[in-house]
Amino acid sequence: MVSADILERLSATLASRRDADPSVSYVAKLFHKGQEAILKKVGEESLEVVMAAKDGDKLHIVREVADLWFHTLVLLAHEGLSHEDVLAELARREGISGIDEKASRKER
Ligand SMILES: N=c1c2ncn([C@@H]3O[C@H](COP(=O)(O)OP(=O)(O)OP(=O)(O)O)[C@@H](O)[C@H]3O)c2ncn1[C@@H]1O[C@H](COP(=O)(O)O)[C@@H](O)[C@H]1O
Repeated sequence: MVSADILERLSATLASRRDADPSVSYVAKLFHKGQEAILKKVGEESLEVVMAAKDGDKLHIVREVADLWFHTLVLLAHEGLSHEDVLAELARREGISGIDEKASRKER
């Protein structure tokens, strides 16, 4: 299994691109273009995820979701946020389910 450390490393790379040369770095170019350009990519990649899912090719779905995750990470970095803020929000939501997760895990 691939470690979730990739999110840490990618976040560090994204942060390092703030002052990088836009002519040699895709991320630096997006940061340089600004929020509108980043949002446009997030919108495009979302649509590509939908089309891949309809298509049903699993590898295609994974690749398009990776593109979407990547561009949302760029958006978070641009807004001064990171994957950790999202993970904290998901953790906060644990336990809002009507199903008793501990009991259902014991049953399995
Ligand atoms: N994970 C990614 C990643 N995923 C997708 N992309 C780029 O996202 C772009 C958008 O893909 P599209 O399919 O929309 O292709 P496109 O039409 O050429 O895109 P546009 O130029 O029109 O936006 C492509 O150029 C991909 O190369 C990525 N670019 C970079 N990363 C990571 O970011 C790091 C830093 O990248 P640089 O900033 O380029 O050094 C890399 O080491 C990677 O870890």
